Amino acid sequence: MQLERIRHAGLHEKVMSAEQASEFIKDGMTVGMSGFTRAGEAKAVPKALAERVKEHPLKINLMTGASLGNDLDKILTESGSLARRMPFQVDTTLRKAINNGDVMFIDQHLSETVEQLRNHQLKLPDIAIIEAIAITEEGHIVPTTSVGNSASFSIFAKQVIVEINTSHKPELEGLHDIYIPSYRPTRTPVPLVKVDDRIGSTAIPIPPEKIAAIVFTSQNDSYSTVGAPDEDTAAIAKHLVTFLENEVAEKRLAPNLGPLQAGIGNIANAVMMGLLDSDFTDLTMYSEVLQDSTFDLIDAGKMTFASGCSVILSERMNSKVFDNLEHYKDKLILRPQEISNHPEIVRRLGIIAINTALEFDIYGNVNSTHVCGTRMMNGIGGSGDFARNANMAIFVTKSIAKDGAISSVVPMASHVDHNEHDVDILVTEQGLADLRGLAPRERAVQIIKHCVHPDYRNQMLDYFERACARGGHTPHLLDEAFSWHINLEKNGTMKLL
Ligand SMILES: CC(=O)SCCNC(=O)CCNC(=O)[C@H](O)C(C)(C)COP(=O)(O)OP(=O)(O)OC[C@H]1O[C@@H](n2cnc3c(N)ncnc32)[C@H](O)[C@@H]1OP(=O)(O)O
Repeated sequence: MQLERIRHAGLHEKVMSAEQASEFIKDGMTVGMSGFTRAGEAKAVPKALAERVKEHPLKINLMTGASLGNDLDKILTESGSLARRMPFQVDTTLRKAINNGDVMFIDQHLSETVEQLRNHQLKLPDIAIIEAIAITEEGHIVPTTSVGNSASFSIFAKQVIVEINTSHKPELEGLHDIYIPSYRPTRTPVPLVKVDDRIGSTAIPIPPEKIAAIVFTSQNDSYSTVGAPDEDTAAIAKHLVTFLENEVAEKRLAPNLGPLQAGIGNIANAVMMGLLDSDFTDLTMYSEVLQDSTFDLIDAGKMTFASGCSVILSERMNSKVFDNLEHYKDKLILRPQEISNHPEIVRRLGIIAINTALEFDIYGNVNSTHVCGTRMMNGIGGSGDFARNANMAIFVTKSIAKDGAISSVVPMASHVDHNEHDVDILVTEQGLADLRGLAPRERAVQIIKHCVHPDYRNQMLDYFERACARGGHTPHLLDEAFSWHINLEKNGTMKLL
């Protein structure tokens, strides 16, 4: 029954246990593994590896698409086997190891990893471990709930371990669209002009002799942990929907807005949920992660098509979608992350990019990654791929965090992932600042008026007025610019007054 999933009969002899397959991984190797936002990661072999290193310590450099589910980053960190990790993670244990300097983390635009591999700016993976639904007659790999970097990892690696996961239904086959850009300097444009264009193959084309091992597993993807919208995230969504309605009324946006991208996490998901209460129809997504909100919008008849590179769902939505795949399959495509996040396509399609900030400053510089400028949260992910090239780059956040001890709007961002030149619109539950066409001093007025929490507004006005008196195109008090962060570290609050 299981062997039916390996349609290339010559590969049947490669079936082995996860423990045996893990023996292919040697000390110092670079491992390219499937998995993007806790979807479609290889599960059995990395767990077997973590067990093995208890007896036989080794270190690997681990590359994935993005974050891993099933606590794999935690398990691998605790086993001591991670020397380097890239390009994204969301795990508390790994985060601690990164911030202690125990694991070297390369926080990278998600579209760039395989481009750097292709140009040999990064060391090519020695081995790829890829979760699959099946192996085709030609020996090609059919991915599962994410494509991520799996295609290029398989192409670049010397050997490939395939984990066939029988918990994923065979009907998933056909959902994927694998397109690999050619080499420079003879590269041609990516031939994608509509969100639903299919430009590649449905499986990852590799020579079957590269497949060193095939392992069967039946472990599910982790469920998404996003919470339901709360009062603040609902307010953020409302401000944004009102703004977008006005953009349509002013004919700056088409009635269906154009393709949407939304980031990970509670806030981005809640904002997309807010579109359920709008009058928009025929919405489309050209995004990386497809969360519950995508399928709620499809079910409500508001969204006609969604292109992404992974699907991560709550328990409720997971069974609804995967038990009724025939209802969704013609409305979905999963692509490699360099195509879902490709700057050329983001610019061509005119994407509205909605991502979440940890903090932003009065001029619109956004910090998505570093708490107090030093401690890594998750990583920049794909937010920069989209923000820089989008038709409209929108960043959302709650105006305060940690019961008000932190203002998410600060005088000067303590780390900058998206600089003021890439940021068009900022939204908190307090309101929306439209920064387009404004000079820094004008931007600050809009941000202070519309985005800062009332508890911090006077403190911010005081800073801004004194900075303006000192002068400059982008006025600052350099001796005070990080005083809010310093006060937080010393006294547990950003409140100075
Ligand atoms: C794979 C991908 O790339 S998807 C594409 C986009 N990717 C990105 O944008 C990557 C960067 N973004 C992120 O990592 C997330 O969106 C975040 C961390 C910025 C926000 O995550 P969300 O889940 O939406 O927001 P939420 O309000 O729940 O905040 C998460 C945590 O950050 C904390 N936080 C928020 N603002 C701050 C701040 N200024 N300082 C310190 N902590 C903060 C919150 O209190 C919360 O902490 P908790 O987990 O202890 O409760």
